[in-house]
Amino acid sequence: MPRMSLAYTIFKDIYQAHSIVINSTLALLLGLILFEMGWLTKSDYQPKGKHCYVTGGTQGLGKALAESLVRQGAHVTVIARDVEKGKRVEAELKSIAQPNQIIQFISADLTDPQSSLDTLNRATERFEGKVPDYIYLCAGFSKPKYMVDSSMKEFQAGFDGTYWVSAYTAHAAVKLMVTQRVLGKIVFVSSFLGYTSFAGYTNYSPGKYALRGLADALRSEMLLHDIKIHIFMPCGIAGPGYEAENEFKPAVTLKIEEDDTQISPEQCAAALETGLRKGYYQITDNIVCDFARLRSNGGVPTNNFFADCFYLFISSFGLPIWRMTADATVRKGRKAVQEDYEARGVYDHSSK
Ligand SMILES: NC(=O)C1=CN([C@@H]2O[C@H](COP(=O)(O)OP(=O)(O)OC[C@H]3O[C@@H](n4cnc5c(N)ncnc54)[C@H](OP(=O)(O)O)[C@@H]3O)[C@@H](O)[C@H]2O)C=CC1
Ligand SMILES: CCCCCCCCCCCCCCCC(=O)[C@@H](N)CO
Repeated sequence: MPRMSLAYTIFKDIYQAHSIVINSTLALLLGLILFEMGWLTKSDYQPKGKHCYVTGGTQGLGKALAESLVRQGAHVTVIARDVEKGKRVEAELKSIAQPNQIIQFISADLTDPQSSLDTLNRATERFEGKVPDYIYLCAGFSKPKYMVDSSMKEFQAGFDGTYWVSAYTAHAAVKLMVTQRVLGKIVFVSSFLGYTSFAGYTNYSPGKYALRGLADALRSEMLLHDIKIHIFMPCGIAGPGYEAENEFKPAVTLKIEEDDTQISPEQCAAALETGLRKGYYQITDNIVCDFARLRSNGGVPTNNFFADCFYLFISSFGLPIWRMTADATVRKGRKAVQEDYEARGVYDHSSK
């Protein structure tokens, strides 16, 4: 008997004896693959006709997102401090909206708890008091600086501008959503620097990490009410915010970031909405952020089980290697920083 047909006979015997087990395993595997590819799950992300509340919606990521939401037929409320810029953006958004869409700008400093609460309540006025369906917390602050060069006030402003700027609004929104029984969504915006960090970000990363802690706890808690929590962890966004922070950015910080390719606010907003459509909890906008996500995520829901297992394997080598190079970059920066501190009289020579 030729070899092939011997193998075939053996396989046939095994298959016939265990067909139920083999068939159901194959069916399960196929189902799992289809599920992972999103073919069996219907997306519940649908901005059309929804009231979307976008903090930091007057520039960068927030503005690009607000534009996309208006184009999809959503009612959009945009929050930021600068009134002039806000009015300008409101007019721009109205110009691309249909007459039936409500577009409004509210000026507020969201690092203040009362102001965060009042602003959310004000936004509901044209919606018969109903809380916005989707809350996007894009407002943020970044002014990279070495800790030694920061005043206590600046240090605190960093945390306020990254954590409280979103946390107060989340608190107010969750209370309204639960009491009004609105099955809404809250989307936090952290950063690659909310997974890992390096020199220059002592006033930024703590707040961005804290947002992840808040989102992790809240995601779990909101399962009670069918309210969906998401967190976006983008890499560099080439907008006005990034340009402004680069003016102050320490040379070492800039050098480490050379490995990152910034994307436009529009591309970044598109990546966020793609993640929301897929129902991902932690949304990233490139593979480097995925590597960081898988090394730091505390077992929260994964995005694509098979791909995630593979990326975790790769990043188990990749991320520690990157960290060694980043540390080497910092060490190389020692001399210049120490000379600068000497020149600026930072060192207290009297203390020997
Ligand atoms: N740019 C980047 O490379 C990256 C940014 N991120 C994060 O993504 C988000 C968007 O970034 P980006 O597009 O650069 O944003 P920008 O810095 O360009 O814009 C920030 C927006 O938030 C508003 N804002 C800031 N502080 C407050 C406040 N206290 N109260 C109310 N509104 C406020 C600003 O308006 P106004 O000043 O008028 O208040 C502006 O509309 C931020 O959370 C940022 O930390 C994450 C990764 C990379
Ligand atoms: C195998 C692993 C390779 C890893 C390569 C990593 C490259 C460094 C990426 C640094 C990106 C920082 C982006 C966030 C910026 C940000 O949040 C601030 N600009 C905020 O304003």
